Amino acid sequence: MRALLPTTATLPLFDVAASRRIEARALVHSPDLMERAGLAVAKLALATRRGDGPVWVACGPGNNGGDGRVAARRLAEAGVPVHIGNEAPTHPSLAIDALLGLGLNRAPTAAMLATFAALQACGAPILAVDLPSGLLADTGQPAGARAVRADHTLTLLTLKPGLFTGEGRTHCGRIWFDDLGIAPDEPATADLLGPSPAPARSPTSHKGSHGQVVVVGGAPGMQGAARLAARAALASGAGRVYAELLGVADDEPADPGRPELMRGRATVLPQAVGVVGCGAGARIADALPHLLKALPRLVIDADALNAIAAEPALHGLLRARPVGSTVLTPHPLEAARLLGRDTAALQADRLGAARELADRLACTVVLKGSGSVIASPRERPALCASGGPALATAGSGDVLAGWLGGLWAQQPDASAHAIACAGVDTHARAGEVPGVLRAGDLVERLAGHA
Ligand SMILES: NC(=O)C1=CN([C@@H]2O[C@H](COP(=O)(O)OP(=O)(O)OC[C@H]3O[C@@H](n4cnc5c(N)ncnc54)[C@H](O)[C@@H]3O)[C@@H](O)[C@H]2O)[C@@H](O)CC1
Repeated sequence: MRALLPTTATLPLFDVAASRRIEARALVHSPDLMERAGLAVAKLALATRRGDGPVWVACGPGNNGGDGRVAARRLAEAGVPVHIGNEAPTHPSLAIDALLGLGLNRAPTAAMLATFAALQACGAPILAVDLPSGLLADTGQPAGARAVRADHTLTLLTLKPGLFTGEGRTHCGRIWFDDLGIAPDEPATADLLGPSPAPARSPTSHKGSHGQVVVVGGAPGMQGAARLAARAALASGAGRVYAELLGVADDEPADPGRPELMRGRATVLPQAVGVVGCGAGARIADALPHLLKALPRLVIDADALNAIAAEPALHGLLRARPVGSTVLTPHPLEAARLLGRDTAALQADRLGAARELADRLACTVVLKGSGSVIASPRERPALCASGGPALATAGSGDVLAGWLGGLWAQQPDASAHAIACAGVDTHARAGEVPGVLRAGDLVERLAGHA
């Protein structure tokens, strides 16, 4: 058993169907899985209980409840007072949520919701078995009005996507993992990203070795977005970074605070990676047909995504681009517009929505938000569990777009999917700070990672 985050390597995720297949095969030669599960829960309970009061174990009707009962027995054997039932004992030292796990298949009943509320109000830390009750393992969304908000979640046998995206992170608390001694024997449903190395720099390299980026955006009043993207591309180590600023006279500097940045035009930089849309306003719609046809690698963000959502003719141009040459970086509202649905419906299945959008537009899609999803046609999707609320700040998306463009400029042979996986995770880790982070400071933190 181990605490999972921050990840130190890429890890496999398995959805409910895959977890059930792995479990069924494992049970043939290891029929004692529930004993192992209950023992792991009891051990973590001993480490996380607060005080000497009884451990309350709330058990549901299926095997999740079975794990809870085994844990209760093990705790009692260790001399710990234990209370099994749907109502809290007096002054519990820990509450174990063993109500619903992988078998959750409908909105919780009123009685179940009442037990959730009692768990939440009992005053003890909550340890969820496998996943917080009421949370769907595939999507990270509550199946009904509420799901348990745990302080710790010990997930068993496999890691499930819903722990890491959507509402998963808010409900799981600290995530622990015990594989019960079983190695997964089928391909993962998705990858949970680990850290990525910075692009290699040869001792004999020069600025021409590290590629070019052109940021197209910065309409009147919105130059900051394009400048943040350009600064992030520069911080990544890109050799030359140009800004095509739609709202700034040609003889003005690209960024008075960053003299390394140059003015430039995408039309005369045919080898540059285009980072398109940051603060671009509506005018980007006119430039997009040319950019989509001319630039070999594109990261498309913000207003350019909205322009594509509004103009179906641009979808055809996107689909006509070579495989692996385009990254879209929508936040949920932008992705919802691109798919023609509302944000709540999109958030209900982030992994599914990102895959659908990637297939529809033949692009790599980075669906931003808690547990960013990276999906590409014919690639296994990835989830990013790094990052935190400090990234919920104006400009952090512009920084991501520029950072991806800068990484790609230095690694022209890398696929859009590989660049997105590497860049999203590094950007998220750089944003792991307590409190508030300004996007400009995020760029400086990223420069430390490059
Ligand atoms: N079988 C084994 O040996 C192992 C089982 N494991 C545990 O088993 C769990 C899966 O067990 P199950 O498949 O029995 O599923 P669960 O125990 O998660 O739930 C299934 C039961 O809950 C009911 N239910 C579903 N949704 C409900 C709702 N909204 N309100 C009220 N009742 C609801 C179902 O009718 C069924 O009776 C895993 O999450 C894990 O905790 C793991 O420990 C691995 C080993």
